[in-house]
Amino acid sequence: MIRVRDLRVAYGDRVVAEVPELDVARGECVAIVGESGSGKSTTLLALLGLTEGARVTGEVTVCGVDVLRARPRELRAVRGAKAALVIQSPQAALSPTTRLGVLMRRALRLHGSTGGPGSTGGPGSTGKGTRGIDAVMAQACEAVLLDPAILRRYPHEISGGQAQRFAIALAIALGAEVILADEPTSALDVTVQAEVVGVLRRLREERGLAVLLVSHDLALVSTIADRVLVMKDGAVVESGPARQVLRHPDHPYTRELLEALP
Ligand SMILES: Nc1ncnc2c1ncn2[C@@H]1O[C@H](COP(=O)(O)OP(=O)(O)OP(=O)(O)O)[C@@H](O)[C@H]1O
Repeated sequence: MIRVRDLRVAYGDRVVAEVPELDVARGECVAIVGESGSGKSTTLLALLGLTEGARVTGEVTVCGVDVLRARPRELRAVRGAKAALVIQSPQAALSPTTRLGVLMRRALRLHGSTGGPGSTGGPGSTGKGTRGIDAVMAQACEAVLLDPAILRRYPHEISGGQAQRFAIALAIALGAEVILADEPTSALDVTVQAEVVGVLRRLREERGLAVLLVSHDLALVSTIADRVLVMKDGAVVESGPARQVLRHPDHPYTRELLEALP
């Protein structure tokens, strides 16, 4: 689902992220950890071609698309529909005067799933018209353990945890195969964090979603990641199976991060 080789992202003369190798298969969760400014988010954004103004070299393939050489049209098909970005506080990105259901319906239409006459039969389309779309939206909510009644609410009427699960539901409705999550639970309290992580874990097991998670929270990472990449000052200092990296870290920086855990 994700294959990265020799990725290098630079702003001017400064290299801010260098990742020799990163693979995420179907149903797998890989986490990138490291302190603030280590290049985690830059790496994630580069996978969607979203590092504006940066010089990006190497090979990046996401859902079969060669991201660094793709045409804008191909890139648009990957962003949002095939690979969904889940960010720290999605509420800020939601239009405050638009109900969640309207927002989801618009996203489905934008990505070619009108469900009605002339439908292009894109992801999420059932070919059953409006009722088909309604069913897709309701199922997506249920997949993230949200009551579909939430679709009638406005963004300010839902909690941070619900907003995060709604962002994931949106990805599911669009038929996403890959979830790129950037600190998805940092703005949430501990119990709600566990809910969101539980949803991600279930989706990757049941639907085979590939999850790339960026987090500074090693405790959280240990509950979901199969493999871990540790970044420091833009470079990968250690990588391997989560168990090994978190229990028997090789690099002093990883040990430091682990010792800083409460
Ligand atoms: N548009 C940009 N122009 C110049 N430098 C940038 C730009 N975006 C990021 N950087 C720099 O790249 C470095 C890595 O930033 P990045 O956001 O990837 O780190 P991070 O590990 O995700 O940290 P955080 O957890 O705080 O988001 C930082 O030093 C940052 O200042």
